[in-house]
Amino acid sequence: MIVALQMCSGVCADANIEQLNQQLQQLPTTRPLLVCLPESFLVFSKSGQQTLAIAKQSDVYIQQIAELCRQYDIWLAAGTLPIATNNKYLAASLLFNNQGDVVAQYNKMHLFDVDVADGTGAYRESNYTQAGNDIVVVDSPFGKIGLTVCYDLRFSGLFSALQRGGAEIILVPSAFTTVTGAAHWQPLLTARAIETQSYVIAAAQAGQHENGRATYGHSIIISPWGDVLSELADGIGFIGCQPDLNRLHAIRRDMPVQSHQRFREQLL
Ligand SMILES: O=C(O)CNC(=O)[C@H](CS)NC(=O)CCC(=O)C(=O)O
Repeated sequence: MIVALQMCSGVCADANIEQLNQQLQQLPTTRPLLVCLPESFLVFSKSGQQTLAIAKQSDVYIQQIAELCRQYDIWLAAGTLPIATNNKYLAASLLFNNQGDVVAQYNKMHLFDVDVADGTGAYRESNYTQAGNDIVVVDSPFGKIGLTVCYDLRFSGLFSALQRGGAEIILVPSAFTTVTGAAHWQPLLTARAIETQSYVIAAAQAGQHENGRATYGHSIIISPWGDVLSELADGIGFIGCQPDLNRLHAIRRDMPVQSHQRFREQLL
């Protein structure tokens, strides 16, 4: 089973870990279980400087998260947490197994340097975040998992590359703005699921945060046919699904869009 947690992370990493611990206690006892967390679940801070301070201690938090994986016997897609690199940080999505080992790391490739009329002003993620360069697909007991983060959702070439790389389940941990979320979130996620004929699991930040931002929520799980399997509009909580990979491969067999593809994006 796969679940996505909807969170409302604050500025304090220790408090966010405690919120995570509380939420894990509410989950089904089904195993194996993959728990997907939103972008910036560890720290959703007021400034790049605050996030950088946490990024410099990321090892400490990674150990705590690994311990939660062992304690609850879960795999965990740790949305993003910041990992220091020179004087910036990577927005890293780490996949932990139920032994607490990090089995994959994807670093957010597309950075949100965008003006949004949401009262927050201009977003300039690249001022403090170092963009990643590598796509990541990793095998797991749940299927082959492709990793993306939030604004990556707008770049179909990445999703197409993940699908060609074997992905069956694509994760989109997010902290969408309320304005862009209302306009674009569900249509883009649905399109990516249909185009790649993959499960799309999007765990989201939701609500009014300590850092002054508001996020869209609406965590959602979409099937390779484009059906919404589960959704949570507001508040803290979780959604879940039991992926049916036989159905996924039947969809790909009956409508072989990948082998019909004539335009192949070149990444980089
Ligand atoms: O900065 C942090 O602490 C957490 N990171 C975020 O909130 C990121 C970068 S500012 N947000 C997005 O990518 C929103 C994308 C979006 O809303 C869209 O594509 O419309």
